Amino acid sequence: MNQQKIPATVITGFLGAGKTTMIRNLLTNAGGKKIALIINEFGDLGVDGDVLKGCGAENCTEDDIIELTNGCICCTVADDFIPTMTKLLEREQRPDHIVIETSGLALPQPLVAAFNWPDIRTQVTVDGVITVVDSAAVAAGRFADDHDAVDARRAEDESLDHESPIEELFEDQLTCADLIVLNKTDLIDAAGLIRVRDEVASRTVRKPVMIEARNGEVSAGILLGLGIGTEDDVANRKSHHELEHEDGAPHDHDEFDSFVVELGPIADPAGFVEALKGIIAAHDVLRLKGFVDVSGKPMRLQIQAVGSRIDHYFDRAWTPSEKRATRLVVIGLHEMDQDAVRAAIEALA
Ligand SMILES: Nc1nc2c(ncn2[C@@H]2O[C@H](COP(=O)(O)OP(=O)(O)OP(=O)(O)O)[C@@H](O)[C@H]2O)c(=O)[nH]1
Repeated sequence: MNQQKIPATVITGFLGAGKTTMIRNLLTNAGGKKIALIINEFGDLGVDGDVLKGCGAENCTEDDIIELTNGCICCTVADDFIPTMTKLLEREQRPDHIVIETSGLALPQPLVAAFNWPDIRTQVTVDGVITVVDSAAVAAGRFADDHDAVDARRAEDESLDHESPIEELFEDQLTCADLIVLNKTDLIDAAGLIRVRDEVASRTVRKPVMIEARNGEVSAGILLGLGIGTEDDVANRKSHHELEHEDGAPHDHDEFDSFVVELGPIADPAGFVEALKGIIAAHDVLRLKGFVDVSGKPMRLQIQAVGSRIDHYFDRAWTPSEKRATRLVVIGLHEMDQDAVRAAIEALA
């Protein structure tokens, strides 16, 4: 019976870990398997969907890429995810495999639990949960270095029972993993990698397998062949929130915020990127990504910033039917000064 179910792989991992990059690579080496992709982002700008639709894989056409844009997938399971899955399963030509990319701030647990809903359970099984880790960010202490800030917040608000929200989310995503991909190993040395392995292992009780990757290059045979049936084991992977609120109180993402900045054309892209770097560092922006309209250039500039690292490249020509615009999504902790970040970016146009 299980063999007739369509396998679904959940790909999770903190903001900018390399989920979309890994999926892009996966689509090019999936060996003719017809894949349906469900993509969820935290911000209101569908960058990942745009990037993945642009890769033109025959086994996963634009119709097979479904974007869930009404908030984090873990919060919209009933309203968004289940109806999407139901529609997908009603299609005449059903996919061989479903791949779901969660937002970088999603808790995978409620999503996996949704595979136990009666309509879904009979037709689909979770092949496995893959958690992508930004090894360079772990090595830099991104998920462990703000204990002082947390202690200070606790001192102000005695009701706070949380670790830092970033650290907690990082652990929740690891807790749910069947496979951990230590990505971005090109950015650290061998000794750093050993420390990253130790740190990641120390944050998981179940000790799933860890593999290393650069640019998310992992063979489809590994990513799509775990065969776990994770929905049967969700009780062993409880998130911090579930452990703290056994009454089933809903979780939220109030600790994080995102907003979109729209600008006119940019004349000096190199100067723009340098200035963004300064703004990101000054305001501790967690993630910034989007597209830039560079004056006089037929190509679109893609910007991808993860903490202080920023990549930019011309990814494709603007099409005649689309409006050229500079649009960036910014994600940070709730306390980030949104007005100041917006004003600083707007001043660059
Ligand atoms: N140096 C390096 N950069 C990488 C690697 N993998 C991904 N990147 C870069 O990291 C940035 C973020 O990658 P994405 O694949 O968009 O990350 P993501 O996890 O999908 O991001 P969100 O969906 O926003 O959470 C991009 O600029 C990628 O090119 C890697 O192994 N090494």
